[in-house]
Amino acid sequence: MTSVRVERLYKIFGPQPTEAMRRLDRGEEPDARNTAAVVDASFTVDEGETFVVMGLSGSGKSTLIRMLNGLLAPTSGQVFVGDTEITGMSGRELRGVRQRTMSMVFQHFALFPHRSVLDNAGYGLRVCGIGKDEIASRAREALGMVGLEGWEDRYPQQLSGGMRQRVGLARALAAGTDVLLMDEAFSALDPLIKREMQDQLLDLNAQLSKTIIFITHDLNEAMRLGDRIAVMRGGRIVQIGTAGQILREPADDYVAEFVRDVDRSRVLTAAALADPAATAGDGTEPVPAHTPVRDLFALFGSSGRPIPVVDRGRVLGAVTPEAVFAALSHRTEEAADA
Ligand SMILES: Nc1ncnc2c1ncn2[C@@H]1O[C@H](COP(=O)(O)OP(=O)(O)OP(=O)(O)O)[C@@H](O)[C@H]1O
Repeated sequence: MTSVRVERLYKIFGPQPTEAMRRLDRGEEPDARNTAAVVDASFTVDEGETFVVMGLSGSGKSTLIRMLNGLLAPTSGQVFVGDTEITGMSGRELRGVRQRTMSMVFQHFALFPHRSVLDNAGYGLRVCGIGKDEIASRAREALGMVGLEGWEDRYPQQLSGGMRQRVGLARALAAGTDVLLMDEAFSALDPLIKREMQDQLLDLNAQLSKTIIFITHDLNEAMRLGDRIAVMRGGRIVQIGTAGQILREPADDYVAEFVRDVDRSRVLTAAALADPAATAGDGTEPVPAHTPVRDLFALFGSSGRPIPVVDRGRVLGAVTPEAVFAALSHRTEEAADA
């Protein structure tokens, strides 16, 4: 398993990046010819964690993710994949890291129209010196994981948008890399399909435990998927936290405004409210970590017994009706204060 660590990462586009960085360090804005796309980003994504980078258009998300796999060189700062620093690596070395360790899933699928679904899913393996049969078998297995068994011989134009994105995901899974970078991967999909894909990603990752860095401008998506979320604004990361932390303690007015209209019962998960010290009622069925809080209401029933929460076979704790009530009433109190 592989973690990803970023230290004091900057990317300035323009003719005078060094001068622009000096200005930023002095607390000034760069002059108009230079764009500070990413400013002083530092974080660690743990092994097996889903880390979502969320922000409005132009906040620097794509620039950040492209520096993580070396598609863009930072102006300053370091990126570590596992124990290996990738900043400063040659193009050849970087391609090696991408083949072995990091796969990317794009918004617009990036499928080859004249290749079959099977060929598309196995495409990333062609450059790895693996035999044809093994490529086909790994691609088949990955297509099975995303629910596309039986579609191997079709072509991309015969598939719906959601299915195409499943092929994109299967390609990344077939590559067998520990890290998945997903850039607005579900943003082009209809809301219902998008939700299905989110569910599938959550289910898959409960089994596979990949390290996922997921870019989105959709706060609801960020909160559903992310173990932690980094909120970006104007190139800077203004807050990193769990969905619960960001909802309860937004770092500033900008984040507070952003989260104001979120439907907490949908985005808060059982894991976010699980108390390790709470004991579950005897015989109460556990729920998976990513169960939305609103699905717990019916499960409490009339007994109101705490519900245990499990993640990959491990009990995280239990959710009490009081914890749910407190989390959901927060917004109501705010509304009453306003
Ligand atoms: N190659 C480039 N040259 C100059 N400026 C760039 C370049 N790429 C990005 N920028 C600028 O950097 C800033 C951050 O862009 P970026 O694409 O990373 O944001 P984003 O949050 O991913 O936005 P979106 O969701 O619209 O893709 C923007 O002001 C953008 O105009």
